[in-house]
Amino acid sequence: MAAPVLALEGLEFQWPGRAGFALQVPGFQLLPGETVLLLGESGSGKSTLLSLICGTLLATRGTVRVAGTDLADLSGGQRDRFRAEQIGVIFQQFNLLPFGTVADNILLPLRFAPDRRRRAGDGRARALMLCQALGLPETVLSARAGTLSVGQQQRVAVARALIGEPPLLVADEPTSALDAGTQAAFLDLLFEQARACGSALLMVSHDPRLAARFDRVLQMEDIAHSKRGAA
Ligand SMILES: Nc1ncnc2c1ncn2[C@@H]1O[C@H](COP(=O)(O)OP(=O)(O)OP(=O)(O)O)[C@@H](O)[C@H]1O
Repeated sequence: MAAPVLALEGLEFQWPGRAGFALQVPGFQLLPGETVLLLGESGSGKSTLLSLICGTLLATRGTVRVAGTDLADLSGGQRDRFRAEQIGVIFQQFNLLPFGTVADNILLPLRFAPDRRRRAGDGRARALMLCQALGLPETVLSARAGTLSVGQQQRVAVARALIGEPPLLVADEPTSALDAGTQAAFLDLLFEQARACGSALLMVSHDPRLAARFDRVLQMEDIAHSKRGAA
C-alpha cells in the first residue's frame, strides 16, 4: 500500500487558556489521491483540525505527518515553507489578496516553494490553464481579485491551491457561499482538477449532500473525540 500523504496519530489539542474545548484524534490516514469528506456540526473542531494538519497550530500531543514529515520536527519558518510546498489550502472565506491581481494570488504559494515552482513550470501559463479549466475567462489573470464575483473568487482560490500539484489539498467548507447549482459545478471542477493533479483531497463540511462524490465519508465523531463545554 502507498505511504499515506497524511497520517495523524495520538493527536491532542487544546486552545491555550480555554478549558472548554479539547480535540483528540487517535488515528487517521489519507492515501495519495484519495478524496475524503469529513462531516461535523458547527463547533465540532473541523477548522481546528485543518489548522493542525496545515501546521498553523501545533498539537499538544501526538503527531501530524504530511508526506512523511512530522510537522513538529520543523521550526515555524520551515513549517510555513513546507506547507507552501506540500499543501493546497482552500479556505472558507477564500483569503485572496483583494488588491492583488488574480495572477498574483494564484502564483503566491510558488514564491515560497521552489519544488512546487519547478513542478508548475511556467507559472503564468499554468495559472492561465487552470483558470481556463475552472471556467474563468482568459482576461481574468490581470483583474484585481477583489473585483470578482464570489463564485469566481472561489475558482481562483482553487487554482491557487492546485498550482504546482501539491500532494495534499485541504478545503474548509468551500461551497458554503454557493447555491446548489453552482455548488455542483464547482465540485465537478475541483474533483476533475484534483484528479488531474493526483492530489488527495480532505474537505470538511457540515453538508451531507456533498457525500456521494467522495471515496470516503467520515463523521468527526468517527475519528475524533471532542470535549465541548463552557469556555
Ligand atoms: N482562535 C481560537 N481561540 C480559542 N478558541 C477557538 C479559536 N478558534 C476556534 N476556537 C474554538 O474551538 C472550538 C472548535 O471550533 P472550530 O472552528 O474548529 O469548529 P468547526 O467545526 O470548524 O465549526 P464551524 O463549522 O462553525 O466552522 C470552538 O469551541 C471554538 O470556539
